[in-house]
Amino acid sequence: MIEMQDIWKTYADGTHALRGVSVRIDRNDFVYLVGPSGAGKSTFMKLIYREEVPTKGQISVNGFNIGKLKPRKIPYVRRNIGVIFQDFRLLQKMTVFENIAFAMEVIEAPKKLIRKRTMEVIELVGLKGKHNSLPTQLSGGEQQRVAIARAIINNPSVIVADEPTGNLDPETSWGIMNLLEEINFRGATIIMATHNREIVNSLRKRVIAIENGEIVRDEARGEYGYEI
Ligand SMILES: Nc1ncnc2c1ncn2[C@@H]1O[C@H](COP(=O)(O)OP(=O)(O)OP(=O)(O)O)[C@@H](O)[C@H]1O
Repeated sequence: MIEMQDIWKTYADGTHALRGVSVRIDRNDFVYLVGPSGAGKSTFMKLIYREEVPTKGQISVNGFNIGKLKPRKIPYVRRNIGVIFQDFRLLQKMTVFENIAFAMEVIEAPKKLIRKRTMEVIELVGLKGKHNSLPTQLSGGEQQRVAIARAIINNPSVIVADEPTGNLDPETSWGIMNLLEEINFRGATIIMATHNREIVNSLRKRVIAIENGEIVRDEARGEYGYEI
């Protein structure tokens, strides 16, 4: 469960990215975060995976007060959160297998388990047979599948996805959405920032709209609600 109580985020240059956000996201929710460019969506997500800390207010993820986390506890909490970006962020000189396995190596899992689990998630994301490919040998959709496999390999309870279909064509985007739905079905909470009206209006989920750093709408099975 994720809970924000009166969260404010002011960046060093004085920009108020979030202004008094309070929200509760339950286990296994699927949330679309919508709103104009610069509204504060990425900041909202960065606070969840602790890339940023709030200027004011409390945020808890799975019972941890993550704004006030002791540095030695950060890796432990992060392990429980998978992050997916618009631009994939794969290591270009590593194979598909290595990119994915890396996330388990950093937590020092046993080699045999790493191999087994890596092959398992490669199959789950639909990339069977591609484990020795380099990112440059893959399509955008395939690269995003690698990024998703990397995000889920340690079985996180929360997946944060910042415009995961932003660089993909419509058909490929639907494939990625099916995969995120499957991951949600298997128990993960998903928070996805998106500008994709068609996806939001077709695959109905909870919609949280942020404008100018504030939540202006929060609806179960909501609509995208913007013209562009
Ligand atoms: N590191 C930073 N330093 C200063 N200002 C920042 C920083 N990061 C973001 N901002 C500002 O905070 C506000 C919110 O940005 P944020 O990236 O959260 O918006 P967003 O809703 O994700 O936008 P987009 O849809 O374009 O990705 C914007 O005004 C942005 O310029």
